[in-house]
Amino acid sequence: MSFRTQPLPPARLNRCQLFGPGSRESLFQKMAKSAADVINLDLEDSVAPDDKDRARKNIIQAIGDIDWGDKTLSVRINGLDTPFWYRDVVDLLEQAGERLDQIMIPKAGNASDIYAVDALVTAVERAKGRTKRIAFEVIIESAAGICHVEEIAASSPRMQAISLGAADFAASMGMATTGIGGTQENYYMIREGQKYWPDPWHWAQTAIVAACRTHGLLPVDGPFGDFSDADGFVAQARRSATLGMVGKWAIHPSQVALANEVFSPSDAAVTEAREILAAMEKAKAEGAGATVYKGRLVDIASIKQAEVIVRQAELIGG
Ligand SMILES: C[C@@H](C(=O)SCCNC(=O)CCNC(=O)[C@H](O)C(C)(C)COP(=O)(O)OP(=O)(O)OC[C@H]1O[C@@H](n2cnc3c(N)ncnc32)[C@H](O)[C@@H]1OP(=O)(O)O)[C@H](O)C(=O)O
Ligand SMILES: [Mg+2]
Repeated sequence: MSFRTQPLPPARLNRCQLFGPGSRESLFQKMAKSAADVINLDLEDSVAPDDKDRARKNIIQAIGDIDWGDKTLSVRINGLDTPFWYRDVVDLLEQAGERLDQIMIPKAGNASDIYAVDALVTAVERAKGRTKRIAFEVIIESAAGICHVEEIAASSPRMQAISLGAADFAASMGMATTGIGGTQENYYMIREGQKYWPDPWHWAQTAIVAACRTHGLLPVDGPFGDFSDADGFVAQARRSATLGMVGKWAIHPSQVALANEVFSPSDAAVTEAREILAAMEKAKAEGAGATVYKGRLVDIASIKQAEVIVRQAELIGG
């Protein structure tokens, strides 16, 4: 038990992050009108190398021209192992308007990667007199990234969120799959002739959740590639939510409502959380630290669990 209080994550919704390639500007307006809480305009892997300059220009233009409402507006820059990333940062910070909220840094391997981007962002912000501090979201999608996830979470006051990028993560780990997230056919256990499929992403997700919770960041589940498999998406998202993640990427508009549904507490859950808080208030007034709610123990830890649900409902406006 530490004497330090666990910091709260940023008080904003992050149930769904909708991605779109910066080279497909026809999608931008549709993304802005979607029900996603976060928009990720992409300069990285969904944009071909020959299209990087054009995509950058499209995004800079769209940041100013489109009404993004109250969404968190984020741009995924290219990785630090490419010749593109510094130009992404410089052009975005020099030319895009103040509406830009966040830069997403892919394939981070350690805290020094974030330090490098922070140094460049800080210099351009100062040079241009930008008044809004750009936030960072980092993608953990390599063996090095997961080994150093805690130092990455602590790397900069700009840090707000960390996502798991299942496809690059699988490649970096040498995993025998070409799937992007979800159940993996050959990752099974067998008992009495019956197969069971455990979750190969579980340990990486919990490592990300622990690092994020320690440092007051939002832990986010990344892409689910098979966008025609709604049941698979929902199952993956429910597992992530159960582990403490606050949201999930959508790589197709059909996934937005699914993510919003899973990562919004149900009316029944909110009612129950409020009832637990009320039961504990009554117990406290009677000098007790624990009580019985619907036949089960609730105590001071239950207050914190219930508060997670009530805080989320209040953010949504419930
Ligand atoms: C895996 C790693 C990653 O990097 S994931 C993140 C990067 N990937 C992307 O950004 C891809 C985003 N998605 C798309 O580009 C497209 O959705 C698509 C290529 C997957 C499919 O596009 P398509 O046009 O064929 O889809 P349709 O079903 O025909 O579209 C129906 C309708 O919706 C509109 N649409 C499509 N995509 C989007 C979108 N992203 N946002 C908003 N609207 C969209 C489309 O225009 C159609 O509109 P309509 O014609 O009906 O008006 C990761 O890093 C890792 O390592 O894991
Ligand atoms: Mg990736």
